[in-house]
Amino acid sequence: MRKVIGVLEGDYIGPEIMKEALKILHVVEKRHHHQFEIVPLEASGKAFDRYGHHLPPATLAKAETCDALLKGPFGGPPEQMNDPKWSSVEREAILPLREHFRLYTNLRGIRSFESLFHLSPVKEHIIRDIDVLIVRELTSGMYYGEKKETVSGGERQFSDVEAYTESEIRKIAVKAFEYAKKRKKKVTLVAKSNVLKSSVLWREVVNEVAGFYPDVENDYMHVDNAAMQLILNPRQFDVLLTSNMFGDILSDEASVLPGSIGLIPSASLGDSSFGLFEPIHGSAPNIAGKNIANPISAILCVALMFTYSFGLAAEAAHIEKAVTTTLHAGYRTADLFRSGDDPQKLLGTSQMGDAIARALAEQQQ
Ligand SMILES: NC(=O)C1=CN([C@@H]2O[C@H](COP(=O)(O)OP(=O)(O)OC[C@H]3O[C@@H](n4cnc5c(N)ncnc54)[C@H](O)[C@@H]3O)[C@@H](O)[C@H]2O)C=CC1
Ligand SMILES: CC(C)CC(=O)C(=O)O
Ligand SMILES: [Mg+2]
Repeated sequence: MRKVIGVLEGDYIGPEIMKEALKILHVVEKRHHHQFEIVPLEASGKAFDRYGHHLPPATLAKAETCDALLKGPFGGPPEQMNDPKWSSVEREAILPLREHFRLYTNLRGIRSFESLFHLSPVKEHIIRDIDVLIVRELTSGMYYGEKKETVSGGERQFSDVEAYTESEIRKIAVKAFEYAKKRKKKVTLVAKSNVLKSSVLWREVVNEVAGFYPDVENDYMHVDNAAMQLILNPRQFDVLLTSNMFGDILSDEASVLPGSIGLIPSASLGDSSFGLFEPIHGSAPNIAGKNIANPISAILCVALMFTYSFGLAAEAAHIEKAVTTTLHAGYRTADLFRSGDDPQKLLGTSQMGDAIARALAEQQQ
């Protein structure tokens, strides 16, 4: 198979983890005789330094020629919110990129790894065998809603509007029910319909859509309760359907169940096979440049790209198995390392990439 893959390496730990994702991509390419053409795409911090623009038009034009995009996290240290290089990268690069390609479905799967049960802050009997798929609406809601800055009585008021249309909700609800149909057949809509009008619309439209899926259980939970239930009893969930912001928040929360946010990839999809694949976490400036970031989130993005954009299920399964085998053998990056673990098996970012590449190469054909 021949595919063109646009790579946006991202900021801070972005280049470090993306290098490992490409390492794994090339192992698969060689082993299965595929041809993956890599197109580097300039965006975010480095593009701002060079062009004064976080997402130059030339980057979007090149991205349009690709079959899929692999993206590292964009953004700077949260405390540098007044530096023009970092103050608007999310609004000028991440959100427009998702919107440009109409990637309204964001999939964030949370599964636990048996060899990491002990490092979750949540007890093993609670996290054993969790398999939650967060289906997050990605191109509307408060992140894209009207923003206003007004002054009244000498006091500033800033606002962000949470607005959804019926068709936006219907499209993502259909996706959630379709995924649930192939899984444990349960969709839990998470919203706040006891307070928010937009959530009332979510409930009404999701109930309509559910009528077309009699075999799928249609459940509802207020978001505050869902945040608690995710920790108390995550196994009750199959597909969690959420608005843009609630899915963003709940997925970071859910990442503590398997043990680290550095393990979780995501797929952003529209109505075609084109997709954007990026870790759920940010650019982690606090650990950048030290070769200690966990590259597994980025490596598993390659597996998601194979599954959702290229239809290469076997290749995806090989990558997932190589990650599991490597963790099972005791290898750890710093975020997964606890006292009592074998210090000989504490690996840097690139060494973890090497270990997974080795496990992949050693798998029986
Ligand atoms: N899709 C994207 O490009 C996203 C970008 N961001 C941006 O990233 C920047 C930093 O955001 P933060 O709020 O600090 O969140 P963050 O996700 O970058 O970091 C949160 C914590 O998780 C740790 N962490 C994250 N990824 C890790 C990995 N692979 N291995 C080990 N530890 C890891 C960090 O060290 C930190 O302690 C901000 O500018 C934010 O806007 C945040 C989320 C998504
Ligand atoms: C940085 C934001 C635009 C979104 C975010 O945190 C995410 O998609 O995980
Ligand atoms: Mg987030």
